[in-house]
Amino acid sequence: MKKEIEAEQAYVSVVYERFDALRDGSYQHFVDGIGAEQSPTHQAKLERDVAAQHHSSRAARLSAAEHGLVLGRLDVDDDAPLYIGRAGIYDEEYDPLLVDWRAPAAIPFYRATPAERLGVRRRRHIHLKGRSVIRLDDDLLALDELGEDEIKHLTGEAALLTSLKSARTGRMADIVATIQAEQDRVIRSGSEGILVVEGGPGTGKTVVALHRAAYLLYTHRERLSKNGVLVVGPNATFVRYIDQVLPGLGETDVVLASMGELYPGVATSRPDTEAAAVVKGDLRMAAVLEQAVRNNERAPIGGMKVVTDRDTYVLDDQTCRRIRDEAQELARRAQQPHNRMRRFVVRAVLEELTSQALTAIESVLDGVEAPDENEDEVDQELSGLIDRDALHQELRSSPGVREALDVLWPELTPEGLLGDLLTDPVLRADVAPQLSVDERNAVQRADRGSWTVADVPLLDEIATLVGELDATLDRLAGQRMLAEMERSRHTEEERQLVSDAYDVAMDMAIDEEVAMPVDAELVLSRYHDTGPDATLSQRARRDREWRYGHVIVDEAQELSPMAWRLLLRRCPTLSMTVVGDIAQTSAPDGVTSWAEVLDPLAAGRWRRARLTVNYRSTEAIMAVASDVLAAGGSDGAAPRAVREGGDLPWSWCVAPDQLATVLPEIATRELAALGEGTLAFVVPVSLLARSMAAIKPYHPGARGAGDPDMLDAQVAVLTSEQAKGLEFDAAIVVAPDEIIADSPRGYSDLYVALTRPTRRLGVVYSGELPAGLSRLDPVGEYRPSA
Ligand SMILES: Nc1ncnc2c1ncn2[C@@H]1O[C@H](COP(=O)(O)OP(=O)(O)OP(=O)(O)O)[C@@H](O)[C@H]1O
Repeated sequence: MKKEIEAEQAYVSVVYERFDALRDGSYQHFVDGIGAEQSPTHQAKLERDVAAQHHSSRAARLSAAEHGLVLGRLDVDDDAPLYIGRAGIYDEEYDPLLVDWRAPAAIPFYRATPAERLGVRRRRHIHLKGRSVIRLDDDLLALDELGEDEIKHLTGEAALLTSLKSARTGRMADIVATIQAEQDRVIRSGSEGILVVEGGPGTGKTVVALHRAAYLLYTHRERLSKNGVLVVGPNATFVRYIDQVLPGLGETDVVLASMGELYPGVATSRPDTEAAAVVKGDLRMAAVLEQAVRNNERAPIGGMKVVTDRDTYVLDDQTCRRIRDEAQELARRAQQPHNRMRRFVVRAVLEELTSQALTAIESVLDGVEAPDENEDEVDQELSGLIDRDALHQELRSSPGVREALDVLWPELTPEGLLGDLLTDPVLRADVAPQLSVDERNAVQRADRGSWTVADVPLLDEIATLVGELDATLDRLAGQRMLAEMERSRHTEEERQLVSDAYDVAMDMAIDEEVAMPVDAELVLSRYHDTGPDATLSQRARRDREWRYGHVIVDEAQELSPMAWRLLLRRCPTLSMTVVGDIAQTSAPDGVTSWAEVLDPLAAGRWRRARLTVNYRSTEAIMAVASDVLAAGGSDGAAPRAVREGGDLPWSWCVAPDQLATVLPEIATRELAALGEGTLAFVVPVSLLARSMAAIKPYHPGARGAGDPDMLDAQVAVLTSEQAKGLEFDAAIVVAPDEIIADSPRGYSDLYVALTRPTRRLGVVYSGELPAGLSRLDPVGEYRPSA
């Protein structure tokens, strides 16, 4: 083996040498690009910027691949061996030294098995430390050379098991070295339509979805690097948990966000009651919001008076109705949002008032007798008086006319309208007759101050119905933006460009009553095409109307129907990967059937794939989880664990008042048993504060879900909902009976809690153990020491 390692080392060294040369070359191109003399023409400048950008992203992608660059080697039947790596590397003659793991030629590295070996004789995993080869793991696939036992092997089993047994760091790592065949099929599945990836806990749904993003960006770079990929996770902690994976694979044209972050400019700091969240997520809210907007398109009964300095006019109810109906009909036909139609209403009202003013002037003129000698002069004066345009202008700037317009067709902001709806029960009764009184009451709040996660899809829905922000807000945003630019490091030329765009927008806003938001970075990025100041993900993140090339949704079983509508708006092409497990649904309005959610939204355009093997937990842990799944009445089975055996999961019965106080001692013992790794206490909501208070004095590094350092802590204290999607080396589930009792989907929450650990599982309870946990070992070693 020593000789083999030496031979592989020689190859790996050649690959690294070439890698260094390419990366340095790309970097140099980039430096040359930005350092080039200022070009006189815009075109040349644009080309230079694009080239510099290209070289800079290539250099960044190569740098990300440096660690563990070479993944392995394939020996095939009739050809030279093929080396697979994190990036494609060619020698000077353009012959491949290393094939990118995402290239079609790399497929057999992940899919070949002894039963279907795809021309592969041997697959070799090459383990590197720095740039040195430290170990080789071989799978011999040629059947005539293998025994029956080996034929059943998983792909790259030795490498896989080494990877699975390693202690967790608190951050998800990539799995390019050990992707399994069923996972590889999901990763490389075509980009069109919605792909639903189902699978039990620990089957790699999240990690596979992220590798799929990397694969799609590699395969469709041209298209996706313009629009980017959006990855949506259930909460900010989860997003932090996965945020290293794609940059680690060299992919940065990706926006990672939780649902609460998908409406730019709004932070979701407020909690919702369960009942409120259910109502807000209900599909009926789409019609309620639509009605709330229509409520602001008015034709007052009895018409209205418009008082100006010149005169008092009357818009009778027939005129008001005609203007409103025409505006609504036009909006429907031209698919225009509410605020866009204000200019139509402004024009119609001004036409009407101008006609009334002219009629009034003409009736005055009819009675005027001009003295003969001044006839011409007086005629001129009078014709000046009836200048239609001047009258128009005069009426437009009259406060009385503006007030009337604000009654007939006010400009709306999503925040204003939703604030009204949530704080005003009378308004709700008016626009939401389809909701029951209890449902309408459930969403009532006293103030408008802040927003909840369930408000985000509603704000977004309203934003679609009303269109851009009104001119006043734009003016403020524009001023803020200009001030910001003054402080930032933009060149004089760039500042001028944005300032010009801002002026044009303001002129249009004043002339046409059209709202025109100006985003400095957008203006500059159009100018530069790919400005170095704003990356694609920065620009996409702050643009509500950004349309992504592909959207990945994790823990998708938790999404409400209104949240689905928001996500589909972000990706009208429906190129999406949706990852979830219905057995883990805890949200009361979450998914219970994919068909029920997706058929109404994308009939015939979605398909399923299933992952069946658990890579996270040991066989012993999954046996307990399986029993609980059955006890909770689920017809599905828990996935089979790839890691055989494992420490016996234990239970410990304590007095009710000891449920929190025994935790510090358990933490000490579990950490000792782990040696290295992370520990989580998964507790019912009612015990969260008490558990943390009990543990902290003994383990000051312990952290809760709200703490940004939680993922790096050795001990975490969480609820089942907060733990969803995360994993730890050991998990202690506290008071399982309360976890079950806390929610209508309590057994799903317990299932989630039990499937978090990789190595060790314990349950602390008082009274009776709930059904499904009888397999646990009631161990004596956890008796209190005092
Ligand atoms: N092929 C693989 N090689 C190495 N590790 C893997 C492989 N597949 C999955 N894993 C590991 O298994 C663990 C579980 O993966 P992941 O979190 O993606 O599962 P999941 O299906 O999303 O789970 P959950 O439903 O509980 O959120 C992770 O640590 C992941 O890195």
